[in-house]
Amino acid sequence: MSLFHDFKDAIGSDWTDYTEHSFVAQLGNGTLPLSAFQDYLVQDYLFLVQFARAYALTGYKARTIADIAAASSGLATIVHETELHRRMTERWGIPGDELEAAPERIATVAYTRYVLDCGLRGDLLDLHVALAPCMIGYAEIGAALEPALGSMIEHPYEEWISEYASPQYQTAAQESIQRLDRLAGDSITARRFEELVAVFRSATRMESAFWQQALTFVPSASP
Ligand SMILES: Cc1ncc(CO)c(N)n1
Repeated sequence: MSLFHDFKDAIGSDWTDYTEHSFVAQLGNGTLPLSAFQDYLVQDYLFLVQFARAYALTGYKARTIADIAAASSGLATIVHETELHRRMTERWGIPGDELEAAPERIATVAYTRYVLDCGLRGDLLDLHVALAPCMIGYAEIGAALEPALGSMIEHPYEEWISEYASPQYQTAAQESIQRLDRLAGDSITARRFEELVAVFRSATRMESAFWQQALTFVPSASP
């Protein structure tokens, strides 16, 4: 077992509320309204800008070259991910400057600044625990949704699902799982474990809130 699996067990249905959220189910079966997906993807771009800062912070919090190298590859994964967002929003006619200038909605601000604060006040392990639901959860979701691509001729969300199901993304997530164990060392106290579970649970619940934000989004009426 890994620390990641211990965290997952510890938070019970909070994990599946995130990975099997109705947004995810609709994304998988292709019924998600495009307007909800578009709202999500714009917010997710803004999310990734802040997440890139959080990965940069892992470099600052590192004490070894190995951890600095890991920060650098984590950052590269995020930057690569933003290319998907750029490509898709461009296709929808949203120019880059409009994307950058889009207002951050509440769940976006809450989640990203929470993660940054975990990193600022804690150590590298706290920060990686706050980041874990993100990369590892999306890899789990990508792998779970991938079979749906074979069952539909033209899946509307193929590009998104393929990105997170890709071997590169799956490998990055496996590395995150191993990194948590390496950073925790041979043993952590029960008290420290509970502290980390609290961070993992909060971040996971904010992932669910992020899906929910897009589902409850009501497009403003055109002027
Ligand atoms: C909200 C959110 N969580 C995780 C990921 C994966 O990087 C993402 N792009 N967006």
